[in-house]
Amino acid sequence: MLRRCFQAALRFIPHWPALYQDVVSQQTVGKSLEIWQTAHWNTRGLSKMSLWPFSVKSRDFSQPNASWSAEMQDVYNRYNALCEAETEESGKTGTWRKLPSYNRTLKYVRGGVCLSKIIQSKSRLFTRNIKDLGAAFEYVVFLNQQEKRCVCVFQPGHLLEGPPGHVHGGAIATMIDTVTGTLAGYLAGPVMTANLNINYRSPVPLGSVVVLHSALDRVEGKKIFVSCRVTSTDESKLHTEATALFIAFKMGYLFGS
Ligand SMILES: CCCCCCCCCCCCCC(=O)SCCNC(=O)CCNC(=O)[C@H](O)C(C)(C)COP(=O)(O)OP(=O)(O)OC[C@H]1O[C@@H](n2cnc3c(N)ncnc32)[C@H](O)[C@@H]1OP(=O)(O)O
Repeated sequence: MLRRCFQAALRFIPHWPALYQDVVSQQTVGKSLEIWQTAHWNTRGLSKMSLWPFSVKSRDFSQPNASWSAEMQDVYNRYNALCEAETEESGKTGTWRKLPSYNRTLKYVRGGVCLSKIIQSKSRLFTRNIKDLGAAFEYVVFLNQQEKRCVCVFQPGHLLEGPPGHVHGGAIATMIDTVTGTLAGYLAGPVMTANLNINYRSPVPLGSVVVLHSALDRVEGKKIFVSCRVTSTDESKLHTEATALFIAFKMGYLFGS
């Protein structure tokens, strides 16, 4: 009886996003911290908290959806084909990888300095917390770990308006932070943005598709320097240029241990 209960409980243990598998394996996580990745989404993409404390279903937000324009789908297909071609040829994961993207990050269920239950249950990753498909940050990131770079295909939706008909500079900065931070995170484990310098060269039309090209510049101890260019999909137009500094940290830094 006890064994059956235990086996049933095991089935509910959540799978962690690949990033956090990487991160957790690289970090010494304090004994007092238990980390659960919990993404409580039903199949229609509506947020729905479960009473069960473990994860039920994780929705990968970087899958194509009905809001994607033909251009978004085309660029996605181009990079996705790189991942698949390499996987097929070598029979193992290639240099290009499509990164999954969930709407929650970490949940500390006990020990250390706990977030309040309300914050724990309601917190969502900024770029993935708008329910309407295509309304805001529609994006997918591809990583080339060998070349230490990644690209992000981004289709900004109507909620991101700044100047009439164009994307808000803060929304562009958010995406640059996300993409450069993701690259730094995959290369170095948990990181915080210490500095972000942005030059806006030409406005990004709402609903268009742009590509963020991010590359590692250098690493100096805990400091990870990354640059980023935002261009049109054919790279003929430069919209934005940025450099970012990330500092690697241990998880305890955020939770007081
Ligand atoms: C984890 C991956 C997440 C992925 C999730 C899914 C995707 C989402 C991705 C989203 C990603 C979004 C991510 C976000 O949004 S992160 C949220 C926004 N960022 C913050 O809130 C960070 C707030 N700041 C801090 O917490 C600290 O200041 C940090 C941790 C950054 C540094 O700590 P600390 O201040 O104690 O530093 P240190 O003493 O260890 O110094 C170390 C070295 O660094 C140099 N230095 C420090 N600051 C600066 C500076 N401003 N310019 C130039 N240099 C600087 C310093 O001189 C020293 O150099 P050296 O003397 O060794 O040469």
